[in-house]
Amino acid sequence: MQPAAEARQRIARLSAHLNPTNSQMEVNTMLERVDCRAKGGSPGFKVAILGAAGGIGQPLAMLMKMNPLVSVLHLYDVVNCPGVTADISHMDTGAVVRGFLGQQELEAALTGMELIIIPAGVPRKPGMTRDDLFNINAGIVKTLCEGIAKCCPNAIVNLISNPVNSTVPIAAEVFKRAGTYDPKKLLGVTMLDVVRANTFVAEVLGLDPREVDVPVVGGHAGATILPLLSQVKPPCSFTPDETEYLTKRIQDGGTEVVQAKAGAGSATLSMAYAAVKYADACLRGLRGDAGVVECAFVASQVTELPFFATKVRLGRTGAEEVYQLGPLNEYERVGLEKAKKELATSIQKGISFIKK
Ligand SMILES: NC(=O)C1=CN([C@@H]2O[C@H](COP(=O)(O)OP(=O)(O)OC[C@H]3O[C@@H](n4cnc5c(N)ncnc54)[C@H](O)[C@@H]3O)[C@@H](O)[C@H]2O)C=CC1
Ligand SMILES: O=C([O-])CC(=O)C(=O)O
Repeated sequence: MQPAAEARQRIARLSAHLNPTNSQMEVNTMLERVDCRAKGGSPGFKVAILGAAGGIGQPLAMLMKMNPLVSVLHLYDVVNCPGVTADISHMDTGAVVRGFLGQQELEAALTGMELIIIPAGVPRKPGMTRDDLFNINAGIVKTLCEGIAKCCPNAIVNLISNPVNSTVPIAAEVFKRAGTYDPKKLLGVTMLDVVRANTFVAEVLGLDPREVDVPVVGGHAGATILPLLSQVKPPCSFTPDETEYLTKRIQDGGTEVVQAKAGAGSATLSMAYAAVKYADACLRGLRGDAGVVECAFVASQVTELPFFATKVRLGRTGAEEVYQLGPLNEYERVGLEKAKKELATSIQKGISFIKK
């Protein structure tokens, strides 16, 4: 018997042992993986990038094509997607790449996907805040999330488009309206704040950034970005000047890049790196790896706000555990109050955009 046919039979026999509430979905996913492998694709997950031809999207697509956990990679954009897809598809890695161009191909891009990464939308120019992007990006995120609710309601969503503090509440409202909202599956990507914090703290400590772990909580804009320098691993201490310098530099990291690019956009390469680091953690969680913990902006009961970024444990169903803040020092307690005030407004703005 052909290996694929045999694998199909084995999965059919296994289905009797699966959790009855999930069984059909799990069997279908397994069967799709077998078919993909039979066609020459690698075993792994199906991932779509929406906004794949952009500054973040292109290097993100390249890095996801290199990720051994990805079997199928769908690239969607409203412009330039065929070129990016042809280019990426020549890489001799396992993932099968397909391109989708324009709204009429959105449903095909999304159907069957298990992880959706969204870097679609306009970036900042010098002098702008992330909130200045709201008017354009809110509508883009709404449309894309309506497609997700319809075509792949069980997928994990990694939302990158700014302002994240408002786009995540927008996505939640769209999914609620569609009756598909699962708070564990909607993750605002704040990984770049952690990546920057690890880098800048390592510089001050004279360490390799790969050895440093800085929790960054709150949200993803200015004062809402709150690095918890009292909880850095390996344990260390900072002078008040160092704390002030590091906190400001981490909070203003995005603006530092926007100014250096002088009108040509915002962080793309470090963001693609951070997005892949985060997506890889999500896929390891989906695979069932234990102890996968990263920060993200999620539905939360850690504070009185409905969304907040903290460390979360990623598992087979998404953000399975949202961790508490842990002990804060006085500097961080003051920062937290400031962050919460700004966050409350941004979250409400996102919710009102859908409820209006
Ligand atoms: N969460 C984070 O840490 C970060 C978020 N960002 C945000 O990511 C977003 C993208 O940034 P860049 O890639 O630099 O911008 P970009 O302008 O280079 O690329 C955006 C892409 O989105 C596409 N797009 C626009 N409307 C779309 C739609 N309706 N459907 C699908 N694709 C659509 C565009 O055609 C373009 O290819 C911005 O909102 C930016 O502020 C950027 C850096 C860090
Ligand atoms: O600053 C921006 O506009 C892009 C962004 O979110 C970041 O680099 O953190």
